[in-house]
Amino acid sequence: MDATSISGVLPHTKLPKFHQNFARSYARGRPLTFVSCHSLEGLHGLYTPSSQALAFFSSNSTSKRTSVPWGSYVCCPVHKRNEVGKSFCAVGVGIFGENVVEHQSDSHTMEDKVGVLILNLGGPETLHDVQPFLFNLFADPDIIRLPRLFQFLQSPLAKLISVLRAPKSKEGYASIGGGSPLRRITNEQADALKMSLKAKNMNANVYVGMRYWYPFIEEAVQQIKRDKITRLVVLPLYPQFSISTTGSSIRVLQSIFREDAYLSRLPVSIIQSWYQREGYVTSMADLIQKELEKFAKPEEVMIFFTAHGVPVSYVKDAGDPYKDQMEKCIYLIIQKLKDRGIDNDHKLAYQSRVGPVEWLKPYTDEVLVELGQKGVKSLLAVPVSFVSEHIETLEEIDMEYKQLALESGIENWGRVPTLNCTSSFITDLADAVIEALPSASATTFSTPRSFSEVIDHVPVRYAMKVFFGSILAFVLLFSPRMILALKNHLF
Ligand SMILES: C=CC1=C(C)c2cc3[nH]c(cc4nc(cc5[nH]c(cc1n2)c(C)c5CCC(=O)O)C(CCC(=O)O)=C4C)c(C)c3C=C
Ligand SMILES: [Fe+2]
Repeated sequence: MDATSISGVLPHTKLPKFHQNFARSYARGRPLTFVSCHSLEGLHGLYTPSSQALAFFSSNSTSKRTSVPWGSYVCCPVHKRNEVGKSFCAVGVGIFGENVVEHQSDSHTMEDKVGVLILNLGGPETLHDVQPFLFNLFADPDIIRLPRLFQFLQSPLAKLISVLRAPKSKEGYASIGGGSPLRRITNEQADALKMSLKAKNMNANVYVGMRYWYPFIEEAVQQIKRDKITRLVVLPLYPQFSISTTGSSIRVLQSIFREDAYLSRLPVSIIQSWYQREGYVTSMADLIQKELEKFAKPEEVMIFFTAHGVPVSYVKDAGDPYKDQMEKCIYLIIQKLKDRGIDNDHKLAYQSRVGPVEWLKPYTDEVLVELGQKGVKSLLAVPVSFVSEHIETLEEIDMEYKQLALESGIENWGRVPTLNCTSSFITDLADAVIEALPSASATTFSTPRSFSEVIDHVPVRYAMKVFFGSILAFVLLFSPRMILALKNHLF
């Protein structure tokens, strides 16, 4: 790695809020070292990292000879490298030299087996699966964030909401053939990635781990153990990072790794987000260009990016970088199109909101109505937070939003397909994996708490959460009228 491309160790206080929270969760009572991955944001003009990855250096290594500080957390940019297998984080290795050298000697005695763990959300495969799938989703403290005092309500609340929402969700899944195609498509992407890595001279086992349905992350990790993988790259299939998606899956992964002697010594790197990668941006621009050409007057088409939303509190209170990354992502795609002389109007909106809280705005449905009223006649919808077809593209966009747009005066509707197994995209993911491959010498693991716990450090905010959490719990659990209202209006 080019040493000059690293800007040095930044003081903790200069990290963006999200990384401060993240770091704080690791740092409790332990020395913490941060290497400048966060400086990526500020360094965009100087160098463009191809993706962002985290490497976790172990505190509970079983090696008696280890002398690294406990709980040290190294986060660094991943750089393009030609040589597979070299350290991707020179600064980290520099800091933890003694540890690295000792584990290097251990690992040289073992056969090098590379694993790639693809993370995705998962989806119900039959209508029967819908309610238990929804239960798993709402039982996630990174999806419904309750104050610590009220976490005992997580499970009953998840049960209640999943039962109330299931009928509406089932209708949606029924309309797309009775289940989510996410597992099939993610498996196809995994196979394609394996082939692409092989074409680049890297033999790797590729595993799929889903957060809320089969095959669960836990199952994938067990297989990784059985296969005796010696180096692991974790690749969430979300281009942009959100606490609710990549963050949640990483938390699960880390809690599994923390408890296991073998896994806690496994060198792991996590690709946090990859919306800024040249290959991804180009692939998206290609798909958009191709769909634009299907319109009678391509230059008059509004390019309408629609991303999955998150509650505003994730961004404002918890420092979720999702909105920021989404906006940067759109900017990069639009620049790429402009470079090709495609200068259409564009707009970003957020879809799929759930529940009574405020979500990121503008809302997709409201914008579609406004655009129709303003006289937009041709619109190309671009799903931008997903890389595989699923209920929110096939039902929400293709059915609900299309109908709304046509009713609002938009006459020509088009939709860009998701990337799925597009070869330029898969090749780029393979490059991202190769660039992120951890050194065999790095020992890795992590011990974060959930993001909801992390933000509870601010006493006033915590008190407010307890207060509002009490009201919410009271209303949800004891008010039949409110349950009826939720059922009718929100779910
Ligand atoms: C970037 C992608 C996603 C974000 C961010 C996200 C946040 C988020 N989602 C919910 C609630 C639901 N999500 C559901 C399904 C679902 N969501 C995503 C992606 C993101 N979610 C995917 C890929 C899927 C799977 C779709 C499939 O084909 O099965 C559902 C279930 C479907 C439904 O009933 O509408 C819910 C509910 C929240 C609350 C949230 C952020 C806090
Ligand atoms: Fe979702």
